Amino acid sequence: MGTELQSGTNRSYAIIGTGAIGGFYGAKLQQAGCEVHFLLHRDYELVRQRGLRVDSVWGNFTLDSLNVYNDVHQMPACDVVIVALKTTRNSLLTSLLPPVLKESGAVLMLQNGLGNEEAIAPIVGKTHILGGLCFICSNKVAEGHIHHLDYGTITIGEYAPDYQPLGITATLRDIAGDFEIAGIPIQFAEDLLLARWKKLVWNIPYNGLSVVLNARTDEIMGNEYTSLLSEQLMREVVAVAAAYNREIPESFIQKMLDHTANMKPYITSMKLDYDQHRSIEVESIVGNPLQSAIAKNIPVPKMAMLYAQLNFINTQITAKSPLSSS
Ligand SMILES: NC(=O)C1=CN([C@@H]2O[C@H](COP(=O)(O)OP(=O)(O)OC[C@H]3O[C@@H](n4cnc5c(N)ncnc54)[C@H](OP(=O)(O)O)[C@@H]3O)[C@@H](O)[C@H]2O)C=CC1
Ligand SMILES: CC(C)(CO)C(=O)C(=O)O
Repeated sequence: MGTELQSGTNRSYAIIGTGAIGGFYGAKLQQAGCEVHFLLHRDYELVRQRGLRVDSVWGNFTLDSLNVYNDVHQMPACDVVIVALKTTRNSLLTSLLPPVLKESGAVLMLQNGLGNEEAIAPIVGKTHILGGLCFICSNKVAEGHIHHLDYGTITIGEYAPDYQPLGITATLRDIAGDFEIAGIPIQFAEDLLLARWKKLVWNIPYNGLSVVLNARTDEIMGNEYTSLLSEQLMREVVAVAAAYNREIPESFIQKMLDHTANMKPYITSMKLDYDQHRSIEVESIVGNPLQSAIAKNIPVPKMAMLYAQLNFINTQITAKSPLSSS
């Protein structure tokens, strides 16, 4: 592992991907007094002039004065780099990460799916790599405007090669401390891979089916066939996780089904991308788990069919709107 992270509470943060997740958590960190540097994309000019607006169930606020950039080479190297791009953009990280990351720094991947940490390991060398699972409903509703609708907890774990569990490390505690000062609830994952598989128990059925069925979560759960399909997909995910020695109890499936049946009607982040003709996170959320199943000869017919359908849809989005993945 790399050298120790900057001590104390004066760590600097770079946000790569100032959208629903990066914009919200980055703004909360800045509001709490952390030094934060935001990489913007299409709304760089607007945010530079008017600031970043956050409408949140935790309280609305606008950051009028913030460090914004549209080029990583203008950004200072930071102690912690938060990656909150859609995973469809992760190929950009080869060029985006090195300029903004201190040698003794850490990268926190706030993204859904599987394999995101492993993919950046060759880029960041011995730097600490952390994964974060966001349990939040947040949308970027307009340029420079984030709407945080519900929840907000992040589960964080540290990555080691082959996803060996590392327990709760000093780096995790340091970064969690900053988030907690910012009012962001943090849970520790002693085993990042287990945490990722548990999140996929929800994301594979609901993100995937929301696009294929063109439906909200309440609509999926309100139909006996599609609620059963969700459960069957969850069972497949649990079976693949078990093949990697990650045990997810049977009770977890029922908990996720009950939770979803009882939650407010929700449009998943994949469905929002689909509705806006942006490429969808099919590889990280369904493709990589499917490859994991194939590697261990675990039969996952429902997941394979879901992947084929999403891959088809994604290919069509990209063909009709070539800028969807720029
Ligand atoms: N939103 C949610 O509630 C949840 C999201 N997640 C996960 O979090 C991750 C991030 O999702 P989310 O925040 O919703 O996504 P968003 O699309 O809201 O944010 C992604 C941001 O990345 C920016 N971006 C795109 N390309 C570039 C580039 N070349 N350089 C710099 N910035 C760029 C986009 O800017 P622009 O718009 O200008 O292109 C956008 O602001 C995903 O993996 C998602 O699955 C997990 C749980 C919940
Ligand atoms: C589970 C959820 C809703 C975040 O809490 C999500 O990951 C998503 O919409 O992609």
